[in-house]
Amino acid sequence: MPPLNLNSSQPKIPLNADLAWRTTADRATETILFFDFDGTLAPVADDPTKVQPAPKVLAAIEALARVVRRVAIVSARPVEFLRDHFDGLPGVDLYGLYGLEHSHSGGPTVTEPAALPWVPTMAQLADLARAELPPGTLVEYKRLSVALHWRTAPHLAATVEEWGHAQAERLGLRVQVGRMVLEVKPPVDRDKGMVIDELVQGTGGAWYFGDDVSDIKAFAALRARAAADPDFLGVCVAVANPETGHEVAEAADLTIDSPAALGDFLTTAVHHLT
Ligand SMILES: O=P(O)(O)OC[C@H]1O[C@H](O[C@H]2O[C@H](CO)[C@@H](O)[C@H](O)[C@H]2O)[C@H](O)[C@@H](O)[C@@H]1O
Repeated sequence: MPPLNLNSSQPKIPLNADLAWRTTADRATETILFFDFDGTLAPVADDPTKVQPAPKVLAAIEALARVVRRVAIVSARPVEFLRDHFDGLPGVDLYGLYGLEHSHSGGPTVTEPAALPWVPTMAQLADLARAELPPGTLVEYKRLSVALHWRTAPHLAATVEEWGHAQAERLGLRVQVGRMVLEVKPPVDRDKGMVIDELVQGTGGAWYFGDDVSDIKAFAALRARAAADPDFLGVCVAVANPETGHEVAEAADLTIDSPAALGDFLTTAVHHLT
């Protein structure tokens, strides 16, 4: 089991992941487990429509959801995409599009009302991106966001980023950088940190697993909760990757090598908690 640094700013105090799971076991019904999706639960692929959770991940999440207070997937993907993988798993809530959408326990998708007027703008932006950006750019339309990918054409990074920033400025939208992607989204105050901040109120602990820069805000929300309540156990776990891995690991207590290794890590957690 790798060493773990809990609830500490730099320099970190090395603790142990086994100890953190044992502590979690004592307060399992007060604990929420949060997971980012791409690059965390699912290995990265060139085609965003072709990704699948890593082996062991779904079985472990299903088992963990039976013993903890909640499991929540907190992703930049739409809820409808997440349903394809997590529907039917009781006790799993889905937060999509950085929290602009959510669904509790398989219930209907609820969209942040302030974002809805931006649907036509985002659809037009996706059409424009397909027309204007060079071949090799992958345009992913997500109803309330447009992701502009260059994973299969890395030489286009600067062109795509410049175009995305210019369109965001022209239309009064916001941008979110990610792993070989620039996302353009509505000017609505909602991010992963805000989702976590709301959900951890009144809980005894939470773990957050993430790989991308947007997940650092979620880590910060756990740190803030822990700072406000010394009894709260907050554990921030990074999943390594060549693009954002260093920055995310710097903000985390513990780094896991890959989504596949996370499957093993969570399987071990099941043994601690059941
Ligand atoms: O919040 P997340 O669940 O981590 O979503 C972040 C982005 O994930 C997807 O893009 C990333 O994964 C793709 C599939 O492996 C990969 O091709 C791409 O390079 C990555 O950036 C998703 O397609 C995006 O919409 C999300 O913003």
